[in-house]
Amino acid sequence: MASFKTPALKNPSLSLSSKPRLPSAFSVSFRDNLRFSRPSSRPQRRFLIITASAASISSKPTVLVAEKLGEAGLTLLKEFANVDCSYSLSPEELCTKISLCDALIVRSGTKVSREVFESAGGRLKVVGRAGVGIDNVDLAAATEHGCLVVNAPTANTVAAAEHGIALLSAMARNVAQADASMKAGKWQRNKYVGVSLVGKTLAVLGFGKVGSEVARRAKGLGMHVIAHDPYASADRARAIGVELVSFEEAISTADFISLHMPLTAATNKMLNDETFAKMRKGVRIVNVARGGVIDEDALVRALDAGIVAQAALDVFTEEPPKQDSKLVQHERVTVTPHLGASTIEAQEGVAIEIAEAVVGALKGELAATAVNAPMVPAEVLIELKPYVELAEKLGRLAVQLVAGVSGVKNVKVSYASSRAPDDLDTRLLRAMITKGLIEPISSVYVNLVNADYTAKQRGLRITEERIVIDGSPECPLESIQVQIANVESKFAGAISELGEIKVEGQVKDGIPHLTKVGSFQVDVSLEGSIILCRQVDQPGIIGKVGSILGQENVNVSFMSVGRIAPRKQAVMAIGVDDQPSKGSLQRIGEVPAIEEFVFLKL
Ligand SMILES: NC(=O)c1ccc[n+]([C@@H]2O[C@H](COP(=O)([O-])OP(=O)(O)OC[C@H]3O[C@@H](n4cnc5c(N)ncnc54)[C@H](O)[C@@H]3O)[C@@H](O)[C@H]2O)c1
Ligand SMILES: O=C(O)[C@H](O)COP(=O)(O)O
Repeated sequence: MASFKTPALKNPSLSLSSKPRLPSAFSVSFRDNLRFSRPSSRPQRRFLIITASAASISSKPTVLVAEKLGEAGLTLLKEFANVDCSYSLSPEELCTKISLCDALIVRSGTKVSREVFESAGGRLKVVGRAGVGIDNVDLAAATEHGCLVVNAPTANTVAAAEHGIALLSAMARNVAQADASMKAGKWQRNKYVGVSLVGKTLAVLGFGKVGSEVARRAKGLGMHVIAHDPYASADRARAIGVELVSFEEAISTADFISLHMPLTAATNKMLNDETFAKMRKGVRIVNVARGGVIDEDALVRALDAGIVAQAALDVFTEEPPKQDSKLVQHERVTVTPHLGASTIEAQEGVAIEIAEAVVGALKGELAATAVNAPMVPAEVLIELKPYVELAEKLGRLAVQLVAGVSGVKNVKVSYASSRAPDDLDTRLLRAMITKGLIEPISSVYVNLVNADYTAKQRGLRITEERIVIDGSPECPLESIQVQIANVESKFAGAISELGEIKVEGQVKDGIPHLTKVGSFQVDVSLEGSIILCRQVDQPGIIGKVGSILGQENVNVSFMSVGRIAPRKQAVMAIGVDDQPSKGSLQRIGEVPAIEEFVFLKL
């Protein structure tokens, strides 16, 4: 029978009386029938050897490192776990191995798909993404399988920004093309005349960690830097001399565009035929974010049409891209194989950041960089479940009502409840409102673990207020109200008497409902999506809007009109199961009495 050394006792000075301080979940079971490698006369210097049958109670967790990780991180991991470094596994091999692992560490090259979680048989406790983007991890599946996902969001920021600047400069001066030409035996000085950066306008799209570092560096190169990020703070931009502008202004005035937003449903193919057509002829584009934010076929068309003079790309929709990819092969495109985070320094930093996060998570500690898995006692979760859903949806609705580039900074949440303040734990609700406010606009995944940290990092201040009402304490909450101060709204009807965006909701028969928008009472269940219309109250409007939606087979789940007084201003809330086409929304907007409308995704 094979025997295993428990590495926790690798230090020969350890004796049975000096047990290693392992966390309880992984502590060694010291049993009488264990065999030792040295005679029992010298117990103080014994190595512990356990038999294969006892190996099932082995103390150390197993961490599978599926992509190359810096040595410093591996060292940290090895102090705590058995580490299996198996690079370049096929998806099938990964699925086979995973059932023997407690943690998995990957970079962007490994798809951690639903099949991986299904194959884990419940053993996998944490997935560590050694980097920022977690678009290669199926988070929904991770959460469903109770697996925590953590990332390393800060250690590669500078490396990515430096690579962005390297691509910007190399592209402007044709470095890669000229290098290839010389290596082919040519000397083409006239062909590779470049363009200067100084005095040119650079539009940074996505003014987060990497985007702001790129902006800072581009200012140092004498560029005029503008940025578009619907959720960035204008103060932070001003502090480094960058003006926040609208998307349209950014793309139409820039000589250079550098992309730094996460890949989300909203940013997918954000640069496409329509947006290329609005750009200055001869614009140059750098992408070190994610390939998917550009429609790559449209970029080839824009290059061929001369709209885009050059592009420099580190990331691709499919990685690696096909060898005959028109984009990669294009003469005026400079490419690198996703090297943004690949500096010695960044990889060491990322390795330490992720190793600490994974070890902490295996110890059961709350991880600041956790991206999923709320940790709440089951009984609290059951009671609060519908309110949790309500909280997240109110956050989502409120943030989608914000217009402009000023950024959401101050959010006030009011809970109306008949319970004593200390008898209602609002941490989970606050976390879910934060999740609703941040997730639609960011690559950050918010849960109970990281909500406050994430809000703080983004300069988002959430204050809570308890309104004690009469009623049965059986019901934890009567209503939740979310107010966003100091912002403009894309739907004036959502602005309260105090000038803040206001939405309020209740749980009715277990289902979250939107019950107030601005000063208007409505009642629409928060399922599917919602169209809000502000109109002059008069007969026939409900019918007109209903028939526009009906003609397109869009199912209306709820419709409710709240008005100040008959024939005065009213807000109509329409719950729809399906997304109406742009054309239908336009037709709704054209109904004469309708003054404004907005479509909100839940
Ligand atoms: N090439 C690489 O190796 C490499 C290295 C690091 C990061 N990245 C990628 O760069 C991107 C940015 O990383 P980060 O660390 O700066 O993330 P971050 O979360 O700090 O910043 C992203 C910013 O994008 C903004 N944003 C969201 N939606 C937007 C929209 N529709 N338009 C404009 N801005 C929008 C967010 O508000 C946020 O400020 C991510 O996609 C990340 O995966 C790539
Ligand atoms: O999102 C990231 O952190 C970067 O894209 C880096 O990815 P990598 O770890 O595969 O280099």
